[in-house]
Amino acid sequence: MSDGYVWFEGIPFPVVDFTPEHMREVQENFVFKDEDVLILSFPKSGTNWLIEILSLIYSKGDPKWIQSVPIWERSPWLETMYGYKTLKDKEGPRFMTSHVPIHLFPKSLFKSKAKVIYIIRNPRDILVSGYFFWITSNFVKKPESLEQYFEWFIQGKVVFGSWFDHVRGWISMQGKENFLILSYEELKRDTRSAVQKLCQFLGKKLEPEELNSVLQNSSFQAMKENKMSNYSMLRGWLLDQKNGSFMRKGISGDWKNYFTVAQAEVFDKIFQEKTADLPRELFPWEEWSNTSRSQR
Ligand SMILES: Nc1ncnc2c1ncn2[C@@H]1O[C@H](COP(=O)(O)O)[C@@H](OP(=O)(O)O)[C@H]1O
Ligand SMILES: CCc1ccc(OS(=O)(=O)O)cc1
Repeated sequence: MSDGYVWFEGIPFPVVDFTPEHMREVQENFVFKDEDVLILSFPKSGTNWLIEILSLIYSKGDPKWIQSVPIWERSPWLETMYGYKTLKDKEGPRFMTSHVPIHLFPKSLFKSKAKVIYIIRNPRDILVSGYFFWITSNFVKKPESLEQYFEWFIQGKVVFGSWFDHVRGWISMQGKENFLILSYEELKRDTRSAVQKLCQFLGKKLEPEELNSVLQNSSFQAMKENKMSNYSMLRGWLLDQKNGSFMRKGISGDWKNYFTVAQAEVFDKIFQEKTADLPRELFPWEEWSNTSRSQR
């Protein structure tokens, strides 16, 4: 009987559109091409915001594509059966998205020049965002309370496993020419500069009015109102009919409204222990925002 996850190599995956056999097939047989663009993240890091921005950069700010094609078709989720089928034989440059940890990822990526963007976010905000999303979705185990989800998260017993392991794994690619790390927080703080950085990485040049259109059409409000991007089409199937919204708040630091002082302290301790040997610039939110509730 399912315990609310599909398990593959000790990592929990969603129960819809995933099987261990399929995961193995993707890992062993998916072939990356040099012209591919891959978005990687731990779930709830701002993945879909980045997909929207990339869609707009490639259409030079023209919103036609984002307003007519669902976001999951523009950048399919590689590890799902649907995404894999869509991507496998697709001609030309492909966009794709994945949450898979590095050690389970298709090996062909590491021999290709595909452009890879890893979006990282304060895990405290990921935890809160995930809690509110999973309680209104029907494809992963639902937590009964934020307290319970907090425990699952720090133990790595959530979809795609431990945030700490995910980050540690993927940032080992840092320094490679085809690998960019972008934080949700820098995207939020100065979206224009972050989009310019993305354009440079992707080798794309936008005219000023095209850039303005990218910014306007990928704003939180624009995405919330775009039914091709706000996941409202999946209500009644993968998501509850009425409750919850994929486009929830779209802010940094919301965790402060939910963590108790004790939880904030526990999280700080674990964060420091588990990231002590990693470069601090990977975690800009730690400096920018009065990270710890207890220090405020
Ligand atoms: N245009 C945008 N601007 C800011 N945040 C956005 C955004 N689009 C999506 N998000 C936020 O990104 C999170 C979802 O991430 P993902 O796409 O990886 O699942 C949600 O966070 P919150 O739940 O904190 O609001 C969502 O609101
Ligand atoms: C309902 C399908 C869906 C939508 C958004 C998701 O977000 S994330 O990819 O996990 O960040 C996941 C599944």
